[in-house]
Amino acid sequence: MKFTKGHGTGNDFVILPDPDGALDLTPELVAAICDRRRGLGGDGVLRVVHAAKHPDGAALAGEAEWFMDYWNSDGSFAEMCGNGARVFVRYLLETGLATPVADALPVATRAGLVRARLDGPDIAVEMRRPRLYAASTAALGGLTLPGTAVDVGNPHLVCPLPAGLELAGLDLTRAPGFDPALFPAGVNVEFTAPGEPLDDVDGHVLMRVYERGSAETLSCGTGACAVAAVALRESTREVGTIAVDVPGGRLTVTVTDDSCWLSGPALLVATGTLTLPTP
Ligand SMILES: N[C@@H](CCC[C@H](N)C(=O)O)C(=O)O
Repeated sequence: MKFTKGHGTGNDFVILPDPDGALDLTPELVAAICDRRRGLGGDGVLRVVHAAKHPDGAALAGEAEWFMDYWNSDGSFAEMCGNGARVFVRYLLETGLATPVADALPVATRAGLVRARLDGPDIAVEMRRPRLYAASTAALGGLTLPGTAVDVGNPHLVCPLPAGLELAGLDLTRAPGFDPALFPAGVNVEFTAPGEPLDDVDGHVLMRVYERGSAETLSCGTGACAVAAVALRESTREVGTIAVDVPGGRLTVTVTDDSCWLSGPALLVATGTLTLPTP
């Protein structure tokens, strides 16, 4: 089977073209492909399938030709992946499966339709406006850190670090604890600290993330959107642009009255033939 490897600010994906939805993709197979020693390695898998040919995409087939079938590296599904969507669109454009359009390119996802456009050398996707809906806490290394629950299509818990704690000092080799009653399907946990003031944006935040289903990653696009929405609320703004620095680079998030644009680099780095590993 042909594959392409790509990443957005270090959040890396194995892209599997499967236009007719013929591939029997199982959680075990996804986990084997994403294994960094025995497989190709990746934070997740992006299957490229005609929306009409996938049960989760069919309802949007009239609006988008392609469905992003996103899987986490442990073989679980997620509703949405912001960096994945940007890399998915890069793949569609570079392979000629879609052409750059003046208007935004629609892509079907489990969280509904997203729209993408070129942003200079980068790719930007428009997703739903993050919804801040509860106060909660994350448990990490004996600490209980207050945070805000945010829905970006998938669940997030954004925890600004108190003074005296440094992002670099956090041990994210283990999953942070969270309230399973508030997050029955698990949650992505972002830890943040203020960044230096920057020109041309309304705020600058540093972030590390522990992703549901993929452990610590170098970047999380939906996580950056959640972090930006919390940063805007803390500065008593409803809308604005926030630069979010992740270990893998910089994402720029613009929250508007009714949506959220996520922009940053999205690159394809390899293509090849995958001998499907036996789990
Ligand atoms: N890295 C992604 C988010 C992937 C899904 C997440 N792990 C979940 O289970 O919700 C992004 O860029 O948004």
